[in-house]
Amino acid sequence: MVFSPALRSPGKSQHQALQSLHTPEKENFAGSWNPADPANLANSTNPDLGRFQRKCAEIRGCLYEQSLGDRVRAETARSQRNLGAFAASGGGDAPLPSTSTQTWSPTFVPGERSPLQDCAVQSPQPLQPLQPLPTSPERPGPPSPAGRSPGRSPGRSPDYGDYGSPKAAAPPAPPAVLAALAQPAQPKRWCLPEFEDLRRKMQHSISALQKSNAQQAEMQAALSQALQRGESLKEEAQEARRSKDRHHHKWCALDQEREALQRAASAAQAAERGARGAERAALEEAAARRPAWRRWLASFLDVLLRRGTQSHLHADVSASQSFEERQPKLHSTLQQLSQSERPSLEPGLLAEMSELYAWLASVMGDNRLSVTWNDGQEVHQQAHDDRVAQLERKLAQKEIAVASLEHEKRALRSEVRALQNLVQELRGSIRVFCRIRPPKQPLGSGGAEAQGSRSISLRKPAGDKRHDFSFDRVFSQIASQRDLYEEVEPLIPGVLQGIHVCILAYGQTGAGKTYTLAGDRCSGEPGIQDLAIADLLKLAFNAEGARYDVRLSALEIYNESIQDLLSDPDSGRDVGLQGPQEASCERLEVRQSKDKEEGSGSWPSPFGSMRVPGLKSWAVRESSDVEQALQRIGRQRHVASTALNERSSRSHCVLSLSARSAGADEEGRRGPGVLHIVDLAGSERTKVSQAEGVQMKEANCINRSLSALSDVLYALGDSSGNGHIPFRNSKLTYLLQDALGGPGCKTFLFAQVSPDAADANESYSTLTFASRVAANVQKGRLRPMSRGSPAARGDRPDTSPRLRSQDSEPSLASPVLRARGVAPPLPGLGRKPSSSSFQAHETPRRRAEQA
Ligand SMILES: Nc1ncnc2c1ncn2[C@@H]1O[C@H](COP(=O)(O)OP(=O)(O)OP(=O)(O)O)[C@@H](O)[C@H]1O
Repeated sequence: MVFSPALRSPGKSQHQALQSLHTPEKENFAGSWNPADPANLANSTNPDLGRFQRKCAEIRGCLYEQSLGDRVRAETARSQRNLGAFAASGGGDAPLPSTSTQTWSPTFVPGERSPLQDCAVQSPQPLQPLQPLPTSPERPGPPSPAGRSPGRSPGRSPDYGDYGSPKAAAPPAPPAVLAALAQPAQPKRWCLPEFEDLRRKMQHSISALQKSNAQQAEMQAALSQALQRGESLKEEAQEARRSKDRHHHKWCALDQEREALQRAASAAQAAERGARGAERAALEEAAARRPAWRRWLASFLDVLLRRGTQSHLHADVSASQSFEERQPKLHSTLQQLSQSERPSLEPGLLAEMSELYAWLASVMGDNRLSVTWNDGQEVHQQAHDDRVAQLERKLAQKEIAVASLEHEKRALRSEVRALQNLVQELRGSIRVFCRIRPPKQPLGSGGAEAQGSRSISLRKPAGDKRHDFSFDRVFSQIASQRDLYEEVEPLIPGVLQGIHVCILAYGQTGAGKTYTLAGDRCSGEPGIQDLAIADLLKLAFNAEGARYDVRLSALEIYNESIQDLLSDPDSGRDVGLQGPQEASCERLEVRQSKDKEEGSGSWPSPFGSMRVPGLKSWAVRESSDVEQALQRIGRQRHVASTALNERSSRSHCVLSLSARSAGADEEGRRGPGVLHIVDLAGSERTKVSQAEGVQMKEANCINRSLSALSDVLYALGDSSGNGHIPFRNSKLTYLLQDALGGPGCKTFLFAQVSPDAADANESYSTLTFASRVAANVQKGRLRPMSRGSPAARGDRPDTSPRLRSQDSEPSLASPVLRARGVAPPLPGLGRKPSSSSFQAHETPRRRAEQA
């Protein structure tokens, strides 16, 4: 029988190996699991552990048999020694049987017949009987069928020494066992195949056990964490329970307190009800004892008492003052009560008031009733003060509201102005209207006729075809002056903001130009000029905030010479400065403005970049000032009677009203806004007007200058911007070039026509001219700077105050334009005329002609 050296050494190493094998398991299940206990084996839920248990049982059996083998070998050696001694003593020569051929049965138990006994039978001498194995802790006996050795306590395996004891000291770690089991070399030669197989199984079991140990360690760790968590949860639950108990106690206390309060409130209500009931009963009793009106007085006194106790000022009437002194106040109190309290005061009771007073005085005088009165005077004073304070508060609120509304109104007004300017700007720089004057003779076939508000048709006599013209607006013969002014009115406030507005009346002689602009003084019909000036003055001098200086100047261009219409006709002797003139009429020149010529403090020229040295201007503030100026203008203007017009204007009249803010200093001032009102002389055919001599010359000058005006307006309306603008072709266009073509200027052209068929040819030429201007004007934006303009031609840079101010400041509508995505007016759009100037022609004196 051959054993593995490791396992063959019966003592310490195998025992330690066993201990190390079982120690982790023992440690993991300390106190709760005994591997030797079949019940534990059966109850174990770990299949690896079960397998391990079974293997361990097998190993235990093997080790037991190994120990038996050791003992057998010892017995064999002793028998051999006995046989040797026997042979040496001559007992025989028979050879000893080889022990290597013997087989070892693991099921060998004491008491059975052993192979050694068989060997002993073959030997000549009987073998020594086999000694029974001592039972000791180091050398365990064979396992009993129940797995326990006799004499040991249940649950403790006799085969494993300390294995079954959970309190045994920890044996060496499993690697020692593995090292001991892994000694390979020699076993192959003499190890039993079953043992080898057993060893492999044992190694497999050990590794499974290690794996299981690791899993169980993890489970143990998780279990310990779960236990800790459970502990903490348990503590939290206990804390919550304690908190709940505390809240419950608090709630119970509050509930008790609430119940107590409810009881107190109900008791107070009951007491109040009782008191009220007693009071009502007393009143009812008192009322039952008195007549009806006295019943009412009782309730009145009740109310009075209640009110008196609520006031902070009291006076005991019965003690300190006589009741008669209080009668008027009592009366007023009764009146108030009759309006507010129920039952209402009956008229009959009021009539019996004196009787009431007397009764009340007697009651109070007998000290049967003591009433506490408010001090009426102080109460009234206080009420009065309260009322005054309340009214003052209301007044302050109203004033604030009014101020804010006024501020809003100003903002809205400025916005409206900006929008009006925007509308005007979008409508175009030049707006052309047509007005038909009333017929001089009954209308026949032919002539001009309004077709709606924007069209006019003209049919020449003798079956000529109908000509249609369109304008911004057409005013029929029944249109009033106000209707015309409505078109101009929105731009009048813009004059105070610095824009230039030019109103032109164009048409044949006698078509109503002067009537449209100046009105009819005989009939008291105001013209556009009167209405515009009146509005401008109102805005300039009645408006809150800024104050303005307004000046009026007027000139006429008669036969291409400029004359001041506001000069004093009698004292006009300041001739030396102005050059040649006729009598009081000064002959003036048009020059280009220069900075050095415009000294500080001088009034800027109303013509922007152009100026007329010596032209007088009147400061106007009221309509009477204007009236005086207009009368002088009317007296001095060239007028003559022609075949077509009894009072025909023989010159172009330019009336200019300039307005500038008075508050700003010289640096802060911008150029004045100007309103030009230009009454053009009427175009006429000399053949029709039968002009001769001077009138012929006048008519030629008029027609030439009107033709020049037409050329300028056509050129300004040229959309290509390539045309030359012939401002210099006439004094009128040269003087008004800024008003006609300057940036931001607004021009209104009223084309006056006669409805008469006899004037159809003149009307046709007027309408053709006006419609051409209207058609050529670029609507919706400012005119671009044409190449023909002085600025585009690269003439001397314009330094006029107006153009400078407009270059440096955006136009009035610019913010609004920007807000609406419209490009603001281009800066530097002003015309820059050359430095040349016209010399006014010498003309015969008008006054002599008038005379
Ligand atoms: N719309 C009108 N309503 C009433 N009367 C008018 C109207 N238009 C013109 N008249 C009258 O016609 C006459 C001629 O008018 P007005 O002098 O204004 O013409 P004009 O165009 O200025 O002529 P000229 O160019 O010769 O000065 C005047 O008596 C005037 O009262």
